[in-house]
Amino acid sequence: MTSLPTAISHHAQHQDLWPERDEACLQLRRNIRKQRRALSHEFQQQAAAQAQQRLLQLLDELALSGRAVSTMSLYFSCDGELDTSALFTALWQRQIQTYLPVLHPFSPGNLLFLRYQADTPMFRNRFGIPEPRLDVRQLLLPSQLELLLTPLVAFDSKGNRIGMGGGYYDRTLANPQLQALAVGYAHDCQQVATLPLAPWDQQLPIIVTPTRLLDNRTPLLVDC
Ligand SMILES: Nc1nc2c(c(=O)[nH]1)N(C=O)[C@@H](CNc1ccc(C(=O)N[C@@H](CCC(=O)O)C(=O)O)cc1)CN2
Ligand SMILES: Nc1ncnc2c1ncn2[C@@H]1O[C@H](COP(=O)(O)OP(=O)(O)OP(=O)(O)O)[C@@H](O)[C@H]1O
Repeated sequence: MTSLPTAISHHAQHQDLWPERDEACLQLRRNIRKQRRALSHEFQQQAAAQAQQRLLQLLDELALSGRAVSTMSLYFSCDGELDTSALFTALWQRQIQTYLPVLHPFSPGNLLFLRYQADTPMFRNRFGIPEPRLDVRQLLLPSQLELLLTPLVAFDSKGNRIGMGGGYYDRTLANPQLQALAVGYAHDCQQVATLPLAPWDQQLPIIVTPTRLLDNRTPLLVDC
């Protein structure tokens, strides 16, 4: 039997691993999305109120340490995601400008961030999620975003995440222009012990749930 050159056999071995990861991801997504969709309206309302309190507390702490947030992006909740609807109003009361992700019209897999106010004209994207109508005057550069509230399907204690599968937030988080503090926002039931991770998956320094704030920020180096 002739053996393959090492480089090729490694490559083949690598490729064989991807379908397994994809399958594990699909099952995990299906399972967790089903669980969060099954949460009652009352549970969702209480969870949203608790998570909101934690997030506002984080914003207070950032302001106290001289890193006040004035521009942040959220998501328009769907599919049983932790509800953000009351959060918009609370942020507007604090003079924080809110933005929403919009599927890029001609760069597949990428997001744009558009200003969202109470009277912003909205329409549903191809996934059925409401987004602000495309209007360049409402566009924000990724470098101007101070906090990126990140939706997710599953997360682990180290801040790893997997999303709905489009790679949209992975690409956003990998953008070297992005300066924003990335904060995951999810139900406690979305936490898992281990995730089928891919090399492009991005970690979140902070994850807020209704009961906890997971903080994996690297400590600032202090002058000795
Ligand atoms: N609220 C919210 N908005 C968001 C996201 C999110 O996770 N949550 N996204 C985060 O990335 C982006 C949208 N990403 C999405 C990716 C896949 C599917 C989805 O439902 N896929 C179908 C199958 C594919 C299809 O219909 O073409 C499915 O899973 O059933 C939805 C949104 C931008 N906006
Ligand atoms: N930084 C990147 N550059 C190019 N392609 C990427 C990048 N990140 C992810 N992708 C591609 O996006 C696809 C979907 O990735 P994945 O299944 O990890 O999405 P996800 O994390 O669940 O979705 P999302 O980030 O939208 O919530 C993959 O096929 C991957 O190749």
